[in-house]
Amino acid sequence: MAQQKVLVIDDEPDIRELLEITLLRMGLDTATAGSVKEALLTIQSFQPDLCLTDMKLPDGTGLDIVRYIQREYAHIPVAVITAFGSMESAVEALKAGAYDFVSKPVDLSKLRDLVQTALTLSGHTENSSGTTTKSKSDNTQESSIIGESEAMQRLNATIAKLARSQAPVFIHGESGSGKELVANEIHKRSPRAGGSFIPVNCGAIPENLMESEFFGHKKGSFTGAVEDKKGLFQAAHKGTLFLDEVADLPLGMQVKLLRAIQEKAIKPVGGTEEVGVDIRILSATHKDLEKEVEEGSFRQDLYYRLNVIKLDVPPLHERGGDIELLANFFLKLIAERWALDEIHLSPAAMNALNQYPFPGNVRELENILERASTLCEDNVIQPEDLQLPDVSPVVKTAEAMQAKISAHPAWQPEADDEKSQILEALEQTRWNRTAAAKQLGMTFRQLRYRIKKYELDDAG
Ligand SMILES: Nc1ncnc2c1ncn2[C@@H]1O[C@H](COP(=O)(O)OP(=O)(O)OP(=O)(O)O)[C@@H](O)[C@H]1O
Repeated sequence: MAQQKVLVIDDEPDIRELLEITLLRMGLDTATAGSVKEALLTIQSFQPDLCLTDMKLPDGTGLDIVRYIQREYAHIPVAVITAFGSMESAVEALKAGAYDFVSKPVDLSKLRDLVQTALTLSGHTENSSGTTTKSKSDNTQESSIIGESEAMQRLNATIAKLARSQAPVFIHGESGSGKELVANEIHKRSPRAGGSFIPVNCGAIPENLMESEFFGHKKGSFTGAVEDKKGLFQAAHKGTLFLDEVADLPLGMQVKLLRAIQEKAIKPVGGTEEVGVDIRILSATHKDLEKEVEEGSFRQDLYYRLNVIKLDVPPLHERGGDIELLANFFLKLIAERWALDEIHLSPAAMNALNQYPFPGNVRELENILERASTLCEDNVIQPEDLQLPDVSPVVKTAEAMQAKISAHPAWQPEADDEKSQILEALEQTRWNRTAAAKQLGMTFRQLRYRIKKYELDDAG
């Protein structure tokens, strides 16, 4: 396999030399340029696999290079080197399509991480022994996101593009619309696919444990810290950290998170040393984060940092024919899960689903079908098996609709029923609460609350 090529663009000869030496030691071929003009010519002749550019150049900026590459050579990742503390220009470069950034003074180990990850975009990296390894990411793989509507085709195309960048993505969409699935898909298609995807429900971690959960702790740093423990940031090293329900982060934690993101380093509770972490951050909430910023419950600087690229996941009722595709997909899954014969929807039931607005989105569709599968006869679901709440056109907002649906008897089992359903789900999943919550169609937090409420803790 040919040596991979990196073009270094900087007008300071010392920095050019330092970067060149670092890259040569990694077994890479390099070329350098000292201006925008020289860079554009060298890109054509050298055909690099990666560009590293300073932001300030004598005849323009690094952004000119990013934009040129986006236009002419979109397959080449370009990373920018920004002045110390200049987050604005880093964010601007990411928005323009830069792959990632490093700030000055350049931390060489962070730079090596960046280069390694970026080069996997070209499908292979050269390791220290000179052999090549195939990238674990695969941008041509089938998407696990079901949907052929225009809105979903657009979403899938955007995901493929975003997977190639390191930019933080803020995913916005109604509850149950598939935000976590989208985040996971970005990870799976990215050069980080070989690392872990770590989803975190920010609303479910008790405030006093949050710092230790995120950053880990040292033995003896507080009562109960009987040994060193790594946090979620370290678990996501070389992978992706997905901050779900990010609006639920307390303000104190927001400051610490911002710092960790900017420094690409964390300090475990009770520790003295900073530990570098190489992670990509994706975040999501169904809340209006801009409103939270206006109201002062979410820090503007963190919002700005997380929301470099915003991705909207459309609500299910805007996805045309996808309801049928999804329904058939879930019915197959349900039959497999419960070892049942194939289950079908009668035309009238399909019609009823197509008319229904799905305020709880895809998760609600899955729940409705699970329930209907237990109620139906001869493996054919009829409209009455769906038990669709009567949602009048007057109830327009998702929240009002959700309130109405929550009041529907099918969504409000008697306490005893609920308790036994929960117990059953817990037993079926061998007390895996995450899986049980999923099966029950509730959040982990809701399940934990109910386990407490019904004093089921001791039953497992
Ligand atoms: N397009 C889709 N194709 C297949 N499955 C989907 C799709 N969208 C959502 N799902 C499934 O629906 C369920 C809910 O999706 P997910 O948890 O990603 O939603 P969410 O928007 O993150 O929800 P919340 O706001 O409650 O965190 C999951 O089981 C997910 O796998």
